[in-house]
Amino acid sequence: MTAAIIDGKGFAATLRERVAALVPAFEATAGRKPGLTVVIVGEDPASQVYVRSKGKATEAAGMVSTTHRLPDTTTQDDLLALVRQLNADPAVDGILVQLPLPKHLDESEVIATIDPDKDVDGFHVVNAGRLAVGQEGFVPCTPLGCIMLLEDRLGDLSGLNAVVVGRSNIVGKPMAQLLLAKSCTVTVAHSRTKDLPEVCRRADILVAAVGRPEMIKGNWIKPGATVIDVGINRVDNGEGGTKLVGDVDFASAAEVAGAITPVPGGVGPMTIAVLLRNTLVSAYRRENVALGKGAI
Ligand SMILES: Nc1nc(=O)c2c([nH]1)NC[C@@H]1CN(c3ccc(C(=O)N[C@@H](CCC(=O)O)C(=O)O)cc3)C=[N+]21
Ligand SMILES: [Mg+2]
Repeated sequence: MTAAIIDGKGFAATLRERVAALVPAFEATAGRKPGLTVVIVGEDPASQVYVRSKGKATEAAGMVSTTHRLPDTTTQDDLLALVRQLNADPAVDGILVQLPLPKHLDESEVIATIDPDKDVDGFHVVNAGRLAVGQEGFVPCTPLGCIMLLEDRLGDLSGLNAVVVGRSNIVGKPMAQLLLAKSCTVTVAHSRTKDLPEVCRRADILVAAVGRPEMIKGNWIKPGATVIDVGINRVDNGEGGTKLVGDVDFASAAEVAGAITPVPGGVGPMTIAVLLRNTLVSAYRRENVALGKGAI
């Protein structure tokens, strides 16, 4: 078998267009555009690139993008004061504090200070709790993007065996909650799981979010399974440069899987598109503008 390639990049472009198409109706009612504010602390080059592409995508969707670039010397109190100021600013619908923060700053306290109703990353414990009990809130962008790709590919997910490899608060745990909400039978595997290949071979849906380059091999995959690779690992390309690879060994997996997301061009672009989607949804909710169920 040769797997179908799931075109996350193309799907994300369509989602961004659908978001953009819903901006004018909001603007006509609310008298302003939806606004996303990103806070970045320090000079990490990869984070800088990512924040710039987020800003461009936000503007391309017709929304207001604001970026606060703070120096490495920023104190916890300075950062919390900025978050509180953004919480109080009615023009700000979404607040994203780029992670990881420099080591001297306390990430969990910063996230806890964000207004949960502006937490478009879905990282606040209130949003994690809402997801766990099935209340409306914000779902982390990467797992929500994965669900969109899965439903586009498979339709109804109910009754399928889903295995999530990785248990991070940002991807693995919310991914498991979302799959459960779609009535999958969910297994969360991790670094201590006994016989991980055997557990993976039970999966109709295999989500790899471990952060280990090319760890999951083709012979760990059930023939015909749908494989979602959340990993983004920069590794040596053997020619003095670097390349991006996922957590799945793409070449061997593509011989067995029914469908698979590539890296790059799979899950990564969905993360940004869902961030715009969450910001739009936040704006509609905060201004009490009606957004039909399933509109986005
Ligand atoms: N508060 C916060 N929220 C985040 O959502 C967040 C964060 N902090 N910190 C960093 C990570 C990383 N992240 C990515 C999003 C898109 C791509 C992406 O679009 N990747 C492309 C290509 C990337 C490339 O070529 O370098 C792809 O996979 O095809 C990658 C990484 C969001 N993050
Ligand atoms: Mg783990």
